[in-house]
Amino acid sequence: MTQPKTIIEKIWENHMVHSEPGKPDLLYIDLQMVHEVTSPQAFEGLRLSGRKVRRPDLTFATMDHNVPTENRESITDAVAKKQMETLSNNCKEFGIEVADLDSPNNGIVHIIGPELGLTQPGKTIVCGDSHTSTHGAFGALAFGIGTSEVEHTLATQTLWQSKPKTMEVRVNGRLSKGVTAKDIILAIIAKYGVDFGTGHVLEYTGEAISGLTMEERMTICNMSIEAGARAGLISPDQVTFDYLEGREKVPSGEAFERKVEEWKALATDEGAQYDAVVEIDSSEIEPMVTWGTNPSQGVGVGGSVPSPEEADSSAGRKAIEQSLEYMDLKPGTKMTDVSIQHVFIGSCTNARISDLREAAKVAEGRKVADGVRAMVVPGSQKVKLQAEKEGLDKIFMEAGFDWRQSGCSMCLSMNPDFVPEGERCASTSNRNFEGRQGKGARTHLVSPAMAAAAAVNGKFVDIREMEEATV
Ligand SMILES: CC(C)[C@@](O)(CC(=O)O)C(=O)O
Ligand code: SF4
Repeated sequence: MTQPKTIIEKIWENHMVHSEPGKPDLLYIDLQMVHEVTSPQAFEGLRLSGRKVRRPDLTFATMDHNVPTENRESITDAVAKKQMETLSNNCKEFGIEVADLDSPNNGIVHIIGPELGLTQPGKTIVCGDSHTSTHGAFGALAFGIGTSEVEHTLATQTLWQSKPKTMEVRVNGRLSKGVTAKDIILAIIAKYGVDFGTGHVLEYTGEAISGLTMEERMTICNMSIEAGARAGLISPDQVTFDYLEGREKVPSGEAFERKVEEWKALATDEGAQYDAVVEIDSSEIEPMVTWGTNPSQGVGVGGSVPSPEEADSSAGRKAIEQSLEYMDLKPGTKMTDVSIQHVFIGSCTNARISDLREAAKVAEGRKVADGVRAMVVPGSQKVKLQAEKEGLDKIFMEAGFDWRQSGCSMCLSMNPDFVPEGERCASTSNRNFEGRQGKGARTHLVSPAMAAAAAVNGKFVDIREMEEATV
């Protein structure tokens, strides 16, 4: 009887090209996703060493960080224009498929991989982007890499990696009304901190996780990096296979059935041991709002801004003081007394069709509050099209939201969408670092429902009291 194994061990072993005691292993990489920000130097490195891309068919590119979310036809920003032209030229020169601005497949890299079915269980997937962990929702081992590793993977389709430890993150029980996948991951990081996953690949398990849709699982895996983890994944199941069936890059018919049998064998074995285990009970999770400048500085919407005195170390006290100063918040302020001037519904964390439906349910028949600028940015052109088919764009526009083209947008200020200095934004993205959404911008990370509720109230509200809140 072979030793029971976790999915992480199974994928690692299936991809081991070379291994020597005391050295990193050489892993085979099944898919590299590429975007315009972290790829120019890698392609330049290939050119200088006279190398080709070893497997262009296992490489897929998109443009997302710099793209404007309106008037895409005329890009005014010279840097953005250059980044995108460079990616187009590199993809042409090296024979790589690219979803450029004219492509119906264009969108944020971690939205289109799953959407196209490029992301599949058991694959090793890399991208020059720390939110590559998103793809782990499908039971893939997906992680962010640096520019030199992007180049190494392009040239050899392999990567040297030191074997990570494994950690089970068990989410017990069932979610209560108004609590979403975004609240689960924000609550886990608030409870265990931004570095509890360091050196580990996380596997999310438990009744609450297996009850989630694929989009909700992607929201959770997306933020594994904000817990310090190398990657985060969920064992594939029927929900996974149903999502993938019929997608453009997924085999069909008998080949699909054979794949499903392969994928079923990947799930973590009964009795497999992890190096570490943490857990959270769903009943302790509330709709979350961050008050600080890292994703762990969050609290239930029924709570208040903490005092530095609540920290159990001087470093902790200092961290809270610094965050409160940047965020201009006073200890003891109720989260429902915090008003906002901007709302951003978007990013690779929460801009899939289910996220937009969740937000539209709250926005329908209501109006964006005076003094609030609210924006909805679909994660891909396909999501935008689907939302328009369902009339979600009309709901948002009638409520006074801006309805935009897809892109990373206000998640980070690398394009025309940013938050002015000193102003607050309820944001469905994954990072609330100082200056992330613009110089002096104050970011509060929330779920799409909470963001829409903040837009129509001009401040955070306890969405559990809204009849639209779903269980
Ligand atoms: C900065 C940008 C390229 C990035 O996508 C990079 C990353 O996630 O590694 C981000 O969201 O911080
Ligand atoms: S949406 Fe934000 S977090 Fe995601 S890849 Fe783009 S910039 Fe990075």
